[in-house]
Amino acid sequence: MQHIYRSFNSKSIFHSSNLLKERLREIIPIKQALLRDIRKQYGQKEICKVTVDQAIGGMRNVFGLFYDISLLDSKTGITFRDYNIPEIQEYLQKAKNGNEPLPEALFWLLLTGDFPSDQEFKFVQEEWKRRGELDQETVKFITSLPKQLHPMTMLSQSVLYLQKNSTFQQAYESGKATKPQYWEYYYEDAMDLVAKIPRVAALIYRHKYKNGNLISSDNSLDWAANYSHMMGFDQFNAYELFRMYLSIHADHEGGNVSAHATHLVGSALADQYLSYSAGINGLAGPLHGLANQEVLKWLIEIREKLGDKVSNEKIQEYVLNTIREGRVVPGYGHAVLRYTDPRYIHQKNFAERLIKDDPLVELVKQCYHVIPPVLKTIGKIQNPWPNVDAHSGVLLNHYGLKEFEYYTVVFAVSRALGCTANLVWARAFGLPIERPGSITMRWIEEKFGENQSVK
Ligand SMILES: CC(=O)SCCNC(=O)CCNC(=O)[C@H](O)C(C)(C)COP(=O)(O)OP(=O)(O)OC[C@H]1O[C@@H](n2cnc3c(N)ncnc32)[C@H](O)[C@@H]1OP(=O)(O)O
Ligand SMILES: O=C([O-])CC(=O)C(=O)O
Repeated sequence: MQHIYRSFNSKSIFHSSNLLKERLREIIPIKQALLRDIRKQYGQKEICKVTVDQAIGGMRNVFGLFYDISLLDSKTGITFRDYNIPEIQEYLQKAKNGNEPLPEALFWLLLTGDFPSDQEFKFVQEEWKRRGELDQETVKFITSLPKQLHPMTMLSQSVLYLQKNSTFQQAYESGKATKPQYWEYYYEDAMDLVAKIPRVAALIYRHKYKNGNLISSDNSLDWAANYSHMMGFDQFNAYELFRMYLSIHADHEGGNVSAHATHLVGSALADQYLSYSAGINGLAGPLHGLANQEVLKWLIEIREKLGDKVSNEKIQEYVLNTIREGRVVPGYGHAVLRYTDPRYIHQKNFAERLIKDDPLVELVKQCYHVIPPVLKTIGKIQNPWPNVDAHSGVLLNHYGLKEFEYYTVVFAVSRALGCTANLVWARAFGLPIERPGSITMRWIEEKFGENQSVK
């Protein structure tokens, strides 16, 4: 049975102009039937019990979401359609002389469960180039945004502005869209949104930090390298960083705040733009994606306060002080993971391979040895190990992206891949509006107290 989940490798050669949509047309009825079977066979099985503590405590370990494109294991980390990060690095297409997976290939994998052939990979790449340009009104909208806004606020607003292009919204409003076709509109919107998002993000960067000195796209480059180019970073290794970063941050199963927010909003049949914008807003929280800007800020603060050759003891003291001040140590801990995040390890390997003598990279390495033992002494912290955000900022900083307020935008560009791919499947599966129940203190007391009146 395993092969059904991992791969649909019986490829036919399509001469259609839309290889990916054709592939989905092939797979969707098979997966729909599989889901029907699963519901028939296992629909009444219990997954887990929910305690009062879990309902109040952010639903940790409550398995109440169905999300088919990626899965998180607390020990081994993320798998995209059952493939872990070393596997996607090995099997997905890479740039010439490059080592990192290309996001175009990852998107195909997320949507179909297959590794793309070179022809399929090329199809996605060409489609994104074809769909990637922004119209003049959109450019004007973005370059007129007040510069004092946080770049994540600018990104969310820009995505909402792009909603004018939603094929789903237009078809639904005009009464043309029928339920079996919903996924096709979501697919079209996903392809448009993902194609355009690096241009939107690069415009925000150049508008906010570079006096509106915009750089046009270079369509000879792949999607990630072109984003790096439009930001103004044109070294090959900066391209490799963007390829790697945009692949490994793409998805983290369904329960994280950005994926869940997108999925939830989409369940009301809000289109891809409205839904992903909600995901961006969640990602902008400091306990989620904003932690990558917070990490760099915190590391720079350490160097400013303690100098550049800081001892392990001083770092330990700094960590304890951060906690005493009621702050979190950014980049450490996780709601699900209980070991070092494999995305951290992947970035660490990248740095060891390509970066020499960068004091901030060295400090991250030193923190990896020093911080977990200190966090273990706090007692209440479930996971003392670093997460993805502990490493990403110093890499972006190394290749010239110094404006750490912007870092979460790069994360959001990557997360567009997972959030939009999932919504295509949510519509293909015909998933209903999400509406869990909620309870009050009085409800709990009445149900479990001596006078049990709630049944
Ligand atoms: C891409 C990502 O989103 S990865 C996560 C990025 N976020 C960060 O790096 C911020 C720092 N880390 C944290 O705040 C947390 O570890 C989270 C939000 C990631 C996970 O939160 P939880 O699942 O609630 O963690 P956990 O169950 O271990 O929390 C127990 C207690 O330890 C605290 N704690 C957890 N991690 C840390 C940390 N890094 N520094 C200080 N305190 C921490 C929590 O705040 C909580 O305290 P409280 O009981 O007084 O409220
Ligand atoms: O899984 C989570 O809760 C947070 C996270 O690491 C991510 O979304 O990438």
